[in-house]
Amino acid sequence: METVLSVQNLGKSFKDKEIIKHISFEVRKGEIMAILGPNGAGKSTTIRNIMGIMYPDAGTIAFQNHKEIPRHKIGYLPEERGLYKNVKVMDILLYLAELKDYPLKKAKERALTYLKKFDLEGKENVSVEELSKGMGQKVQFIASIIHEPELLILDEPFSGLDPVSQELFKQEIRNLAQKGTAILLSSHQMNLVEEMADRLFLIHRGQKIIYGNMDDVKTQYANFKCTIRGKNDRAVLEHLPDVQRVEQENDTSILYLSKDVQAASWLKSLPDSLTVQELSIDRISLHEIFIDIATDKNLLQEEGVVHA
Ligand SMILES: Nc1ncnc2c1ncn2[C@@H]1O[C@H](COP(=O)(O)OP(=O)(O)OP(=O)(O)O)[C@@H](O)[C@H]1O
Repeated sequence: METVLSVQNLGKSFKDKEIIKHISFEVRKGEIMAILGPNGAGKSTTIRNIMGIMYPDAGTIAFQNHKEIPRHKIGYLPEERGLYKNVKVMDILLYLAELKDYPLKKAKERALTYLKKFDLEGKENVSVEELSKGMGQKVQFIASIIHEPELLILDEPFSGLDPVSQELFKQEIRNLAQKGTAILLSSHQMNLVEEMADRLFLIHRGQKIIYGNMDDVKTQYANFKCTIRGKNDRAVLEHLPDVQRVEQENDTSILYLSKDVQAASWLKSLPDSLTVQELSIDRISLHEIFIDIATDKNLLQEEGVVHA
């Protein structure tokens, strides 16, 4: 698939502190690429460099067929929400479309279509300050796509949305990708990322930890875990074959198993002496992979990094 945005070896320091280093990834036409990482990992710094809001100390940011950052081809929903307060909804949408050199008539048609889609029909002459937080966020989302961008950057688009609005956003983001928009999505909602993203880039302390297809990442990192309810000695569990780590709370133990374990044969290897009231075996979720990294439990080793 065509590459729309290519980030190579990006580096940025504030004073003497290196905030991001050697960041390289691509965003391709029609895909949803997630950029993930704990608070302070460097996601927004990466995005701000792509947007030209700040300048990198090292590396390159290249857009397909453009020498400079083509602002009118990019849509951006920043993490900081806020539109001019004392302006009518339609006026702000048309003003922002005009800033991107987008034809006014088309912008108006698109604005009305999207307002309807996002349950804001009839709100075009309402002042922005009269909107609820979620409504304001919908208007800001519409503003980021009104000019049909080739690349759409969404920084925490789901935060503060009710489940119905979240669903609307999800559907629209998917629609846009299907129509060919390249989407860079930053979100802390791992379940949504797991559901929506084609590929992901996971950053921690300004550096790459994982970069690859969602399916490959899951195959490579989503090892099995076995949850046993029943009173058992931690040391006994830790010495069972292929157990990497044990977490215990009250009478429930979670055994994190090593990669490539065959679930059925591993279960057969359990000793009769174990106390088992209940037992389940599942793959760990992206959420748990993320927590492992963010809390430095370090199940992921550098040599295991997946490449796109
Ligand atoms: N203008 C700035 N001056 C100094 N330090 C900064 C500046 N902007 C960001 N930082 C630092 O850079 C690091 C990365 O911040 P960044 O906002 O990129 O993280 P993030 O991954 O987007 O986090 P979050 O999930 O909390 O939004 C943090 O340690 C932050 O304190």
